[in-house]
Amino acid sequence: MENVISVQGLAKRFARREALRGIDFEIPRGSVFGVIGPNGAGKTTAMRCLLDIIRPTAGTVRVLGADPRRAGPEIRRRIGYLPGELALERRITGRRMMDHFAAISGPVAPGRIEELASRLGLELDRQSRKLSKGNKQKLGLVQAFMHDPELLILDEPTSGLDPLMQREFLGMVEDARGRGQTLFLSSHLIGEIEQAADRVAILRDGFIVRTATVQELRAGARRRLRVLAATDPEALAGALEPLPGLQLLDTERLGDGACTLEAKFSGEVGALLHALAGIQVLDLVLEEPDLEEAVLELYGSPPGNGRHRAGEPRP
Ligand SMILES: Nc1ncnc2c1ncn2[C@@H]1O[C@H](COP(=O)(O)OP(=O)(O)OP(=O)(O)O)[C@@H](O)[C@H]1O
Repeated sequence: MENVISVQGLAKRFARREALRGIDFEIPRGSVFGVIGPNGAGKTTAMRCLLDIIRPTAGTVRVLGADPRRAGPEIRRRIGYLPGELALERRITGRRMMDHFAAISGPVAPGRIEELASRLGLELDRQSRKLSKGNKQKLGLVQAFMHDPELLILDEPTSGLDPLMQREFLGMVEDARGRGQTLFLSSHLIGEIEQAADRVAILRDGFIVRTATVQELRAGARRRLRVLAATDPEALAGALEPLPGLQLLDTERLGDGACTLEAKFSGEVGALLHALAGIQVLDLVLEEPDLEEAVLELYGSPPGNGRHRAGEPRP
């Protein structure tokens, strides 16, 4: 499938700070790609390099088949961009501002601005200085989506939106994907984009530590396990402890020959059931994986598919 974005070895150094240390990723046409990372990880820097707002120190970047440094302004019409902080002229209304953006990035279909504004519950006739943080964000979203661009690059799109509007935004992403548009989103929290993104890159300190589908992240995430069994704690722990991905937390002997066991488990469910085959299990709870926790653990892990080479010091 054609890649709308293709990035190899992208590095960006600001005076004393290496914001990106050589990252690789590809975004196929019609897909939704999310980049997750803590403050300062390099998300905004990566997006700005794609848009030629800043120039990479090293690496190759292709956006819509072109090198952004040479593409010229016409490529910007094919892209919708929501910056982390939208610079708004304070005294003019949202409607005038959208007309101004439409003149730059248009054409915009008649009624499209109003349709998006009403979907997000945004008043277009208020001066931007009177808008709340969430409403400014909505204005930014309208200007990014209004010309139905082939590619949407959205820096923390759900920031400042209440849960209802976050859901509305996810609907807009779904509609855009349905029309074959490609989306590149960033967030601090996997929970904000896990429903929207096909694939997610986890960025930490300028490196991609992992790229995976949300399902893959979920499959590798630790889940809390509780077992109630008609046996003694030693027998139950002895059956489960050798399981790959099992971390024993606690066992408790109950009266009448039963016991409970608590553990964290990130292994295969089939292997768990197999290990329990010889045990008289009275009850078993395997909770939904905590994706947020899995991502937080990855923030602390060494780079997985960055440009790190054996023998080089880790950041
Ligand atoms: N213009 C700049 N000059 C100097 N340093 C910069 C500049 N822009 C970004 N940085 C630094 O590069 C690093 C990456 O910043 P970036 O804004 O890309 O991170 P981010 O992942 O988007 O963070 P956040 O979630 O806080 O927005 C940070 O340490 C930041 O201070």
